[in-house]
Amino acid sequence: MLKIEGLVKRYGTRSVLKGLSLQILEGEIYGLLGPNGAGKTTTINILSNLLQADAGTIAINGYPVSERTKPWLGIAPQENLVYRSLSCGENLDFFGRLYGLSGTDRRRRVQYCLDAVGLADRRSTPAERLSGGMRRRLSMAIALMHNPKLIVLDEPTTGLDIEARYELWELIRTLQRQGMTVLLTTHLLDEAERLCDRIGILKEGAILKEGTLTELRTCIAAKEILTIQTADEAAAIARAESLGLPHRRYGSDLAFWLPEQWELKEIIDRFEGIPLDAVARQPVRLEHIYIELTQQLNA
Ligand SMILES: Nc1ncnc2c1ncn2[C@@H]1O[C@H](COP(=O)(O)OP(=O)(O)OP(=O)(O)O)[C@@H](O)[C@H]1O
Repeated sequence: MLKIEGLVKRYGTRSVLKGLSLQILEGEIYGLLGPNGAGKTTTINILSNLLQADAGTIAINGYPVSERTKPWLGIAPQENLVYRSLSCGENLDFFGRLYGLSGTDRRRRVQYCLDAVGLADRRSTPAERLSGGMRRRLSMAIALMHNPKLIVLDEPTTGLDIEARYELWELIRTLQRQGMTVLLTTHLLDEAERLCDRIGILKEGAILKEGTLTELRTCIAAKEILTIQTADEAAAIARAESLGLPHRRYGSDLAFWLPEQWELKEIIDRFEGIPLDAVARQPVRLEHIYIELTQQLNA
């Protein structure tokens, strides 16, 4: 559906994208992850023709980004593109005109898009009176107005509370069920983990790693992560080293990589003599993979 190859972008002498390549398959939700300044928005701006790349190619359905591919792409940018004083219906109608939809098509699409994002009862409400979550949904409705095949969502849930976030995730899944391909950027690792079929981790302008969560898990030689609270961390680390368990810090948590699933009793036996206040096992999460990959590069 979307193929980006060798994308390079410089601002002055500074290279922001350094040969970015990725591929998004039809019908999937693809999450582009990366720290602040990694180049996510720059990539989206090139995709939407707002910026010119210095090198590389982007193709949608095999065609280079151009007027021909414009109808296939809908973009909900980070800064909502809504006109605050216009109602939801008027905003959609306005963007429908920009896309050259006829009066009949516009009326049909306005109703369809309001229904799709759950804003049918807000048709006449000015955008400035919507909650943050509703405004994001209106922004998505705008991106859907011309019935694209691929929708790009730049940080769709940033700044939203958890309820609004759940609603948006459900909306994105519904769009996928209806056949939409989705590219989203996010800083939220749990969002990517729950929502995305495949994930690309961007760092300093290139993809470090790409794949399903299961594929990405193979980057870490651990079956589970063991977190331990103890008054004697040095002793726990020394014991883990003697057992061949790598240790990591996730925030202030002390954690060890388990090569296989250990029962609680096995853990307690192996750490015998060390005062354990709390022990928790958890599956390898995107957070662990992301930290490992991005820190390896810093090393
Ligand atoms: N117009 C510009 N002129 C110069 N530098 C820019 C311009 N736009 C972006 N940059 C720089 O390019 C880098 C990549 O920016 P970009 O917005 O693409 O990153 P991002 O991954 O989307 O970050 P964030 O997660 O914070 O949105 C940043 O260091 C940014 O400061």
